[in-house]
This record gives sequence, C-alpha cells and structure tokens, in this order.
Amino acid sequence: MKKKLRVAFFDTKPYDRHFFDLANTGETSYEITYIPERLSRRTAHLVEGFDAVCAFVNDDLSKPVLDHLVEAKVPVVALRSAGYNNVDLQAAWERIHILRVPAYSPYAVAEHAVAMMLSLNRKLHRAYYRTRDNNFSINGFLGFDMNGKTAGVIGTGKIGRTLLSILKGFGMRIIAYDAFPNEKAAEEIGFSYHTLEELYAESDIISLHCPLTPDTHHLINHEAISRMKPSVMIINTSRGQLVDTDALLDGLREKRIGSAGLDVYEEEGEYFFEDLSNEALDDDRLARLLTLPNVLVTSHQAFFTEEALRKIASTTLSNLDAWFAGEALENEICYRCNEPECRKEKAGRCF
Ligand SMILES: NC(=O)c1ccc[n+]([C@@H]2O[C@H](COP(=O)([O-])OP(=O)(O)OC[C@H]3O[C@@H](n4cnc5c(N)ncnc54)[C@H](O)[C@@H]3O)[C@@H](O)[C@H]2O)c1
Repeated sequence: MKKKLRVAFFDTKPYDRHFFDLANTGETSYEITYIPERLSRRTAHLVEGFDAVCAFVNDDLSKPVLDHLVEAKVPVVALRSAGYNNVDLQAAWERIHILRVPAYSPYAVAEHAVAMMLSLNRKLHRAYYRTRDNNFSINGFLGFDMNGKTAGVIGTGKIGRTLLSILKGFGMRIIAYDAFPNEKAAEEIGFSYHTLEELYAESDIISLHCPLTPDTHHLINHEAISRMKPSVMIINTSRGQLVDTDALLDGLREKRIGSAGLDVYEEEGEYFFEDLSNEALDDDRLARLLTLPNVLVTSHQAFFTEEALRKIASTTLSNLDAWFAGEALENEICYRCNEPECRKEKAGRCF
C-alpha cells in the first residue's frame, strides 16, 4: 500500500479535527497529526519527518521558524486562513512554498461585523445579563437607527463588499476607501469611494476590512481618531494591528469614540482561542478593554461558521493535492505576487 503523506497541523482545536477529518477522504487522503500547540521557535522541531505543515493565523512563520522548516526539508506550508501577515514571505522565497485559502466565506466575517454593530448599538451584550438578573430596566440602552446613518468601510475586497451590500439593505449611506478601488463593484452595490479623511469625518460606523501590511499597521491611530465623529463606532474583524490599542483606549476614555467591536486584538496571540478563565489576565490593555461597557470583544471568531470551516478544510487539502501532484498552485502566495512579472501568472507557481 502507498505510504500516506504526513501533514503536521499546528494550533488545532476539536473543530479543526472534525472538519478536516470529514474532508480528508479524497484520493490523496493524508496522515494528519493534530498538534494543539502553536507553531513557534519552541515547537518548530515537531515538523521533523513531515511532508507538509498546516498553520493558522497565530502560528509563527517568521524567518527563524521557516529556517527550521527548510532544514527539516518541509517543502510546503498550507495556511488554513486567508490572511498571511504572520508569514515572512521574503524569508520563504525560493525555499518553501506558502499556500492559503483566499476565500472561504465572506458572509461569515461580514455577518459577524454586523452582529457586533447591532449588539453595540442596541446594547444586546448588556441586556442579556440584565434580564437574566431580573433587571428589566432599559436605562442606558438608548441606541440609534442605522437607517439613514453613514457606514464607512475600509477595504472593499470580498468581505468589505459583502458588508457594504448588507448595510445597504439597512438603508445606510455606504461609503468606502480602498488603496485599489473597484469602481465596478461601487456601481453595482451602490457605494462611493472617498479619501480616508472624508471617510473618517463622515462615518457613524467605521469597519475595517483591509489586510495587515506595513501600510495599514496602526491605520487607526491618534491622528485618525481625532478626525472621526465623536460618537463613532469602530469595528475591527480584520487584524488586531490595524488599530493602535493605546490610541483606541485614549479615544474611548476621552469619549471621542462611541463604541468599539473587536474580533481581533493587537496582542491576541497569547490569549485568543484559549480558555484562560482560571487565570488572571496579564495584558493590562486587553483587561481594560474588557471592563468597558461600550466595547465588545470576541476572540477571532468571525470566520467561525459551518460553511466557512467546510470550505477551509476542502481548499486547504486541495491546495496540498495540487502541490503533491506537481500542478499549478492557484492559491500560492509570495512577496512578488503583486508585481506585474508575477511568475505564478505565467508558470503556475511562484518559483
Ligand atoms: N476575523 C476573522 O475571522 C477573519 C477571517 C477572514 C479574514 N479576515 C481578515 O479580513 C481581511 C480582508 O479579507 P478579504 O477576504 O476581504 O480580503 P481581500 O483580499 O478580498 O480584500 C482586501 C481589500 O483590502 C484592500 N487593501 C489593500 N491594501 C489596502 C490599504 N493600504 N488600504 C485600504 N485598503 C487596502 C485591497 O485592495 C482589497 O480590496 C483579511 O486580510 C484578513 O485579515 C479576518
């Protein structure tokens, strides 16, 4: 019998195992080892003897870890995520192939962003606890009609556009900013592009849907916040480091920000996805955010729907199938993918 290819899955939870076991029945089914620990310098030695590594959003794929993977002769990393800001693509170049799941369910993330907006606006996260305590007072729960208000979306890719369509249905005025505007989508959905400055000045709700890059790191900082409407609601379901947490906390303290919904957090790596209910939180900024009634934190769960997990599992495994079959790698990424002479476009692989 042909020996199965071995894949080391890092940072796995029971739901990963469930959906990957369901999907791992194709022609090239793999011998999957589910490792609960994150991939890091400390755990990189576990990759010895594997044919591939599968990693998630908080796994560390910096140069020292990639060096270790290359030494261990692991030729490919399959990310089971869309974002890849945790990978040093330059260090990976011409040494190890990086595959990802570019799209699995834009609805999952966009709908979670809307859930956060509705909860913060109508104080559902607080009402839930009040009524359970037989406290039927509605003092402090005054919200606003979203109808007629302005929503500003930063990043009009798959998720941003899905969100814009949903908010259009609420009767909101929808505006957007993107470094690479998509005028066709703007016309079809009915939103308009503006400068960041205009978007900050005009939006009642601002939702972030751009990737984390050197250009977008701390996009929401003191200066940006100083240009926003005083009661603005900020929603971040994209990546924690888009928001300067100190600036956010100052804005909340000074009442320059009305409310914030955070599915991601700058330093989430140590905390999100883990049950730390028996421990004291040692991150003072996260602890402070969690005390504020107008802040709603969820732990990177926007992607977490049945449909998204099925698609993540099937695409991750078909990316590996394509790699091991020597086929073109549609979902490979490298730091040169945005260049006009991108090799993948011509040869099907980045290098
Ligand atoms: N919370 C979650 O569970 C979760 C799940 C999936 C994705 N995400 C995050 O959502 C982000 C968006 O996902 P997507 O599928 O819509 O990606 P996408 O690639 O389809 O869209 C990203 C958009 O951002 C734009 N962009 C790039 N640089 C920009 C800049 N400097 N300023 C403004 N816009 C810029 C791009 O032009 C593109 O239109 C991902 O990068 C990821 O970080 C979060």
